[in-house]
Amino acid sequence: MIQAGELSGGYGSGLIVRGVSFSVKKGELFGVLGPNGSGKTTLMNMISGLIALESGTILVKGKPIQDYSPKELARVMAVLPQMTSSHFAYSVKETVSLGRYAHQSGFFKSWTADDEKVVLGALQKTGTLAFAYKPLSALSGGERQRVFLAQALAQEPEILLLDEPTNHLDLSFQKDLLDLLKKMTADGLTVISIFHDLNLASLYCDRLLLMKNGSVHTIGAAADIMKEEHIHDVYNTDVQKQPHPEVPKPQMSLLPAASVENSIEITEDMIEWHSDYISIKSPIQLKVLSSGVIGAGWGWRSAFVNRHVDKNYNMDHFEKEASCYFQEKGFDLHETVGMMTAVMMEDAAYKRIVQDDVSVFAVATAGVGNAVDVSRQRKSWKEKHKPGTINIWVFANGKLSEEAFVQGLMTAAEAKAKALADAGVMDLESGTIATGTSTDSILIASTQRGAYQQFAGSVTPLGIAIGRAVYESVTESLEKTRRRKAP
Ligand SMILES: Nc1ncnc2c1ncn2[C@@H]1O[C@H](COP(=O)(O)OP(=O)(O)OP(=O)(O)O)[C@@H](O)[C@H]1O
Repeated sequence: MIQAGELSGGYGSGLIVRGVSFSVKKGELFGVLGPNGSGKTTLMNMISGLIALESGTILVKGKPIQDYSPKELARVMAVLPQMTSSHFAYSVKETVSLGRYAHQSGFFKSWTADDEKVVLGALQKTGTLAFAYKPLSALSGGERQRVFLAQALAQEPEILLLDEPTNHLDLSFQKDLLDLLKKMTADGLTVISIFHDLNLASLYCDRLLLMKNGSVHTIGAAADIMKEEHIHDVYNTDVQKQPHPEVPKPQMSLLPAASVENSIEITEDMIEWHSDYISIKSPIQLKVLSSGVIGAGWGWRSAFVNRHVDKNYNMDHFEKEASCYFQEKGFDLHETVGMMTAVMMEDAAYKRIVQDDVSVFAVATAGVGNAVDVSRQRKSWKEKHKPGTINIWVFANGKLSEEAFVQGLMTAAEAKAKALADAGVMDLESGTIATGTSTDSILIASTQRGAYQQFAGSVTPLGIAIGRAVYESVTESLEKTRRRKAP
């Protein structure tokens, strides 16, 4: 639909855009990104024919842009207008109607039924129909932005050029506008749009052009552009990449300048003992990966609760019941990881291990009534089990990579399995040594302060500390339960 070859140009004698080449296919949503002053608007002005090219070519539907008359080009390409004081005199509908100019012919231009239909459709699509007869001066910035989009749509273009279309729009209208553009590109509209918001661009655009100093830095799909090194190189800012929680599009988080922070350790002094639960309240929020009944997955949490429940606890609506319980005890569910066990709280055991530049504090409750050898085939997971659960908390004082979190889970699981093997815990169904129970839960929580720990495999300092702290706390909890139950 558009092919740009070696575009160079600018204002007066200075070159702003240098040697930019790209092509945009029909129906693509193509995003242009880059820091302030990198030449995005200048490039768009060249594509729309507003600025003459110093050198290079722009083909619009295969024809050089300079071979189009202004009216011909306006029937193919629309540009989102910028607000000027002259707009204040018009009503919303009049403003949108200006978009029909390129479709009217003859000396005495007449307003047709088709013009009316297209204008009303554009007002409808952009949610501006409700204030069609209001003067533009009486609208908010976001409402005006939508009116200008309606004007561009009334032009019925094949190509739409947008300069930061979500500017001034609130969260819900940003989404509505981009959803609308996405739908229109699916119907064949081609959109080239400047974005400042990397995450929105990544979510919605088919391909992105990242500009630096008037030139192309990278062109490609979001996954090719949204790399920490590219963004750092172009914006000179540290960012961290994460997956979007629901769609496979990368997202970037800004990293605020680090402040000097004292290192903090979670220790046994912080455990609060109650007959029906134990808890730890951290003075800072910890980065956590957990499988708790409450607070599962990744999060920043400051409260950790392990609750004793009766061995006949009805598991049908356990999430709701557990939420009520933790709230009644004064825990904020957004800040809390909650686990449950039939083990008596007095059987909880803990161990602190310091290894090189990292320390780990593990807390475990180990009930093994439904111990399972994970390598054996089971008749049915629904079969009746005696209650039992091994709940493991691992607190690390260090700055852990996500890799270290995941390896830490693995190392902790190995340590748990070894503790069960050494204690001779059996899977009663298979008659073999058990590796865990069917309802075990775990969390790794890190202060994200102190020494950086990239790995937590079994021979790294963090892995050694996790392995030993988990092994010893599980072993001791098993022993405590065994002693208490011994006749
Ligand atoms: N009308 C103009 N006359 C002269 N120089 C200009 C003009 N408009 C922009 N420039 C210069 O061209 C360079 C690129 O500006 P441009 O507006 O294309 O950048 P941009 O990437 O769109 O920036 P922003 O993100 O801030 O909107 C800047 O250094 C700017 O000062």
